Amino acid sequence: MSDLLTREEYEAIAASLVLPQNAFIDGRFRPAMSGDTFETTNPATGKVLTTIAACGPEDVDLAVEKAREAFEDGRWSRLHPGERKEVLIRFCKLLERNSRELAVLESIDSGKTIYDCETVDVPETIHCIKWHAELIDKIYDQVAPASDNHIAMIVREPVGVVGLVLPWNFPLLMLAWKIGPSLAAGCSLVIKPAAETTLTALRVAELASQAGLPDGVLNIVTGSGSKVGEPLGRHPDVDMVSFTGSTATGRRFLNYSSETNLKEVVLEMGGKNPCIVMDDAEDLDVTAAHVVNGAFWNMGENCSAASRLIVHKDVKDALLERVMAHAREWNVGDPLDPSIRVGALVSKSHFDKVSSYLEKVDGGKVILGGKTVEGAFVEPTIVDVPGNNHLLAKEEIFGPILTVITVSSFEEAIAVANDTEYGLAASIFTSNVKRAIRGARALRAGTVTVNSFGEGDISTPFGGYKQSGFGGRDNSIHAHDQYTQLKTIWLDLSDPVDQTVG
Ligand SMILES: NC(=O)C1=CN([C@@H]2O[C@H](COP(=O)(O)OP(=O)(O)OC[C@H]3O[C@@H](n4cnc5c(N)ncnc54)[C@H](OP(=O)(O)O)[C@@H]3O)[C@@H](O)[C@H]2O)C=CC1
Ligand SMILES: CCCCCC/C=C/C(=O)O
Repeated sequence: MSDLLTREEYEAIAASLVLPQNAFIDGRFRPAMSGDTFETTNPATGKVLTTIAACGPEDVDLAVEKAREAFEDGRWSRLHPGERKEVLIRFCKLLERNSRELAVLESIDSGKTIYDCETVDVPETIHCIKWHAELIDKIYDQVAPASDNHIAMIVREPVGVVGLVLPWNFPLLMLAWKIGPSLAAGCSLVIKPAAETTLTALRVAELASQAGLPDGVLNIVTGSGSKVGEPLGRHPDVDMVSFTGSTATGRRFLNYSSETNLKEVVLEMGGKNPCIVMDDAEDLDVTAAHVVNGAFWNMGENCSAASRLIVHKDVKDALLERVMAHAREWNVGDPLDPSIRVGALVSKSHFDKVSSYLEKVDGGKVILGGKTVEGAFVEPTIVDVPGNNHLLAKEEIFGPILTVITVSSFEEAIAVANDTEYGLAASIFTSNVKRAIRGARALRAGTVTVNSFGEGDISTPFGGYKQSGFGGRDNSIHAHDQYTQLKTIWLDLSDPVDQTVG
């Protein structure tokens, strides 16, 4: 990563950007067939950035048709693995060359801090696509131990035309988590970015095309969930959908599939992730720094945010003192100022949703923050609640609000942690190795971190238990399972004479 610039320099870049406005289908930008558009705003300033094509079912049909053509003629799906890899590596080089522009675009479109865009979102996006590109010519098929007279080959084939439906909280990174493995597998894609955060996906599509990705392989249909997301989910010629977003919308994708062509559906959804701090936690100051990072990073707009702090009564006061000290360092303000750690919430409507929870503290006590700033920002807020049944401990707020629940034993901590419909991530802080392992085993979550809060790595699978998701995992070699299907090919080796005899 190159050095950070000043706020004024970032503002100058933002002012110079040429913003994409149209859907990207079959290798070129196109307006919606209806001619409709919608406005996209910078959530930090409330100013309109540009208008974008508001596509509808007819645009989805065209994108799927072009994706199908590309898939069937093999221009990507049957390209030599080495050539596919070369195109994706070239694509990564172009992303690198344009990384600063992408970081600024991501920040003004989503309210994320430029600091995070420069240090996490953009570099991790490139790293993810490169990682999957490198994998393309390193995955082998298998031969089954079937019989002496046969060879039974188990081969992986790309699923076909896939729909990728994206959330607004990590627009670039979630795009990368899905296009990395699906392009590597040889699929053709129809992507629906979240309406609030469409700009970087369009720019990425343009760069992929410049890198040599054949037309029709990566299509972006811009617009709303009802006019684009639903037709994509219901489309009879889409083979699978990979979705990241809310549990309510994920549930809809299952219905779309069951009511149409039974397309495969992979869901990565919400979380209300517990962070347990036991009375024997090793270093309360380091623990507190992890708690704060887990709760407030990305404004808490993170499905794996550590939003429930479950703390043993004997260390509660000492821990909270340190948590508050660290949280005070997370300053709120202009996302283009590189010293800022907490930017704007993604939209006015999401700001309204998050700030409404500040009015629902009943019975709980706000021990830090609790205020909104300029109708777009929410201060890092900590609320001590009487128990896990409190509304703030139950619902996914998706904002910088941490709830604190007090427990008296390890068993109680695990029970409270698991008392949720979600199961995406969890963490436990203890110096007792047996407790750590017993806890990690007992916590019903797709990722458990011990003595740290971490999002994992491109090399480790990411996904949920319970209502946080199912059907597959993002990241790691397991992500390829989403976008490939297994075929068994039998080859009979027996002599024709033997065959007639037997
Ligand atoms: N797990 C995660 O990472 C995320 C969780 N969330 C949770 O969801 C809450 C609501 O956020 P929201 O933006 O509404 O999330 P959604 O789940 O509604 O949005 C995710 C994606 O699904 C699309 N979509 C929305 N409605 C439909 C539909 N009926 N059919 C097909 N596609 C649809 C959205 O389009 P469009 O944007 O155009 O509406 C977007 O591209 C958040 O407050 C948070 O709690 C939100 C984002 C990410
Ligand atoms: C560098 C890793 C960032 C991981 C963010 C994971 C969030 C996923 C989601 O909210 O869907």
